Amino acid sequence: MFKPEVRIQQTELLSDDWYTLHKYTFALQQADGEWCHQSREVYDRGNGAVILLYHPERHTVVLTRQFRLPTYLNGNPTGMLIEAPAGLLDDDHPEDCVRREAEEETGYRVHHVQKVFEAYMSPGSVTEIVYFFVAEYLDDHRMHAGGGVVHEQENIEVLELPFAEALRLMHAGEIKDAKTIMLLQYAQLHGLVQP
Ligand SMILES: Nc1nc2c(ncn2[C@@H]2O[C@H](COP(=O)(O)OP(=O)(O)O[C@H]3O[C@H](CO)[C@@H](O)[C@H](O)[C@@H]3O)[C@@H](O)[C@H]2O)c(=O)[nH]1
Ligand SMILES: [Mg+2]
Repeated sequence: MFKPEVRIQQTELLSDDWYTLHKYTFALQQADGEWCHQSREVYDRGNGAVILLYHPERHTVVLTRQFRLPTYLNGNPTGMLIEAPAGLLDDDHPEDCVRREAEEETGYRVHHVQKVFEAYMSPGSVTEIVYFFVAEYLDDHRMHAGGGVVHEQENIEVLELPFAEALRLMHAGEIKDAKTIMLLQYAQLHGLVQP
């Protein structure tokens, strides 16, 4: 398979207010040996991790609901989005991150977590890789009500739904978050939970 030669020629910082947005100017060698010059803006907010919590006997899943401004600005009238618990790694190992986020956001302390895949979620402009996990949850794994970190104004609602209802919401377009759809489809494909 062709492996292009890349030469980064210039890196310009456009914003570093929260995470970083850079503009890269670079040369890319084509398969015919010719060089083509391009520039691309790249947003780097680190990597993330997400987890689907499923109940092996009750056939339910635990999801979150929270306000997401970018969706409000692009076609989501309430801005509220249903998502599997997730967060940014903040230099943590993906598995440590996903345990922390699951507990902060839903109150469930998970025991065995299984990594299922990893994926670039928006490869044309965002560097982020998201690590995907699944884990069983049981009622006595619940430490508190969840809701996220108060000083970060997370204000997260916790939803425990029958798996069949989560699939229905996905097909109806009411679950519209890519990482969540990927995990629900993984669970269905591998028979983790009965719909
Ligand atoms: N002040 C400020 N806070 C921000 C900004 N951007 C994010 N935050 C805050 O930073 C915290 C990040 O929370 P996490 O739980 O670590 O991340 P997440 O936003 O849930 O990210 C997850 O979902 C994303 C969207 O699907 C994924 O991109 C990401 O990888 C991860 O899975 C949240 O409190 C969020 O409001 C910003 O520009 N300014
Ligand atoms: Mg989060």
